[in-house]
Amino acid sequence: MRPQTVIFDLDGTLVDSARDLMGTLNFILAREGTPALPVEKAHSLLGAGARALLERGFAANGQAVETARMDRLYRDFLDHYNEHLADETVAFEGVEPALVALKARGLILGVCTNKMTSHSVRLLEALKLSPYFSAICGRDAFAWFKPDARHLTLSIAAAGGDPASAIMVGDSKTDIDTAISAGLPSVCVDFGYTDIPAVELGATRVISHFNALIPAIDAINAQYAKRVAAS
Ligand SMILES: O=C(O)COP(=O)(O)O
Ligand SMILES: [Mg+2]
Repeated sequence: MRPQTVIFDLDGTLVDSARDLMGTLNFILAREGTPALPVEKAHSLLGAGARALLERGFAANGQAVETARMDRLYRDFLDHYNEHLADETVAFEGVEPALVALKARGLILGVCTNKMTSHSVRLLEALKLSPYFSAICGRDAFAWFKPDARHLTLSIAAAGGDPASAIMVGDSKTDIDTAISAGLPSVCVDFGYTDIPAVELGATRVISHFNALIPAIDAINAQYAKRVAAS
């Protein structure tokens, strides 16, 4: 039996990246003569990747952007963000000790994010967290991305894990819907980027700090073991 795999979302789960993402959004908005948005807006704008962030950013200012212009703005967004992705972004409190403890238990860890893979790798390298992960799979890693379950199942496979016992850890409806459609249990952090309260997303467990992650995983394993035993 392969070791259990834990797959993490990135923005709003492992890292507090709202300032740098909103900073790049505001750089593009300002350049296009559109008002800036406060960083608090990140909760309703993030979670579906950079293109959705841009579209939602313009929509929040009552503007629809036609496809060709959006294609250009999206490229500019990615270029600008590439230079600023670790300016103010930090790991949430307790992330590294939790990763150390999970690795000490022999678990396989991976990342499944709607951020671009290159940005995700560079950010995790800048924060010195990349060595913990066997795979870092962004929106462009496969032909499908969250909430499509295949983004998650292919990330588990890329990490060398077994989907039968894997767990997803995320912060948004996108993550929990992905886990549900992959038939996997999930842990939702309640400090990420979502307008919908974490407890309403349908996750198996909700945590408010990374020091609660291992107890949550233990509880999920006990619950699932009971299910298996009862069937
Ligand atoms: O930043 C986003 O919009 C998505 O990124 P996430 O999938 O890591 O949350
Ligand atoms: Mg997220």
